[in-house]
Amino acid sequence: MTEPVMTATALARHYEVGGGVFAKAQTLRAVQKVDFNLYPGKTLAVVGESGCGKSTLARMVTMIEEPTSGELMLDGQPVVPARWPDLRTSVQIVFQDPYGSLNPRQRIGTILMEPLVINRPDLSTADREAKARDILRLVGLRPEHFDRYPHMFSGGQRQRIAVARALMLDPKVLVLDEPVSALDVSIQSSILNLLVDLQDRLGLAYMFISHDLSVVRHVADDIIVMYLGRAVETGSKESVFAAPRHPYTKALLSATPRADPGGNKDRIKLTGELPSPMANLPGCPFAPRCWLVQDVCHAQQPPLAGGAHAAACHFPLDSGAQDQT
Ligand SMILES: Nc1ncnc2c1ncn2[C@@H]1O[C@H](COP(=O)(O)OP(=O)(O)OP(=O)(O)O)[C@@H](O)[C@H]1O
Repeated sequence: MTEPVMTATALARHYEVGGGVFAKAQTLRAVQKVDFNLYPGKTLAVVGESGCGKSTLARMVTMIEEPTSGELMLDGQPVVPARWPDLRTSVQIVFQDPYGSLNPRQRIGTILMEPLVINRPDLSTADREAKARDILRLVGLRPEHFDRYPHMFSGGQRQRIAVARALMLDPKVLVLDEPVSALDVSIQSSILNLLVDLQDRLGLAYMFISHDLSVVRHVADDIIVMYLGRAVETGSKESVFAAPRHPYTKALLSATPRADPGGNKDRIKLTGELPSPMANLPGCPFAPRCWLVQDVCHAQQPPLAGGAHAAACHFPLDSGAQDQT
């Protein structure tokens, strides 16, 4: 079995919010004790609604923010702030918005060579330029694009440029934060295909962050479903899509557009309030919206349990609980 390139154990990030002269600060638990492994050549998808903690997780993985607790290891080395300068080049990120992430005043060649200027002063200008041109080709752009400006490209091409920039330092891990959400549906699949192709060629480990399960279906090997900062279901893409164990995952899947006749007739509409991330309820955070809720769900938080396909639920869907959908 291949060793993971990155491992997270009980990773957590809390924020103190709202403190002042008259009010006590409250703790917002943005990410709570999340475990995962990233493997070379494999994609871990992190899915969930807005506010579930996906971007906070990405900021810890890319060494922008320090975890409040827990452990992150990269290639067997602890990812601690003192080591960030050495380790950062191995983990790169591609953001959702290819318009906002490229400097409009810089030519593409300059944008691509910038990470090398900062991190590889040993390389000559000619070497940097050669590398940038190679990577341009690798992401499906042409050599003449080197001298153009970002506004001269389509959204899909700009995202290719953002991917190219992320590859300049030969990373091992790419965090893809909603990489196709801002693109036309017609272009999304070409970028997804590019990412799959690059992964095959370069053996990259991907953390693919998305709220969109139809996109995740194309790219994921494994999935973490997050809800209010917690991992509520983890497993292989096949097992999670075929038989979701957490009611929240089932509801998310039921809302995913499907091409088959009959479409989404079984769609589960979630009712009830999303609890405040500061509420720190004693029970399951999904209990207020769950159609299978029982007394224990309000009283005790269920642990993530079940091995390779785990769910944080007192009555996971395949355990004989009455599923009324
Ligand atoms: N710097 C911060 N200070 C205080 N609270 C924060 C901070 N960053 C994030 N949060 C809170 O942490 C929770 C998780 O936020 P996060 O941005 O990680 O979620 P997300 O799933 O990425 O959502 P989105 O898709 O909308 O970005 C939210 O309740 C958010 O308001």
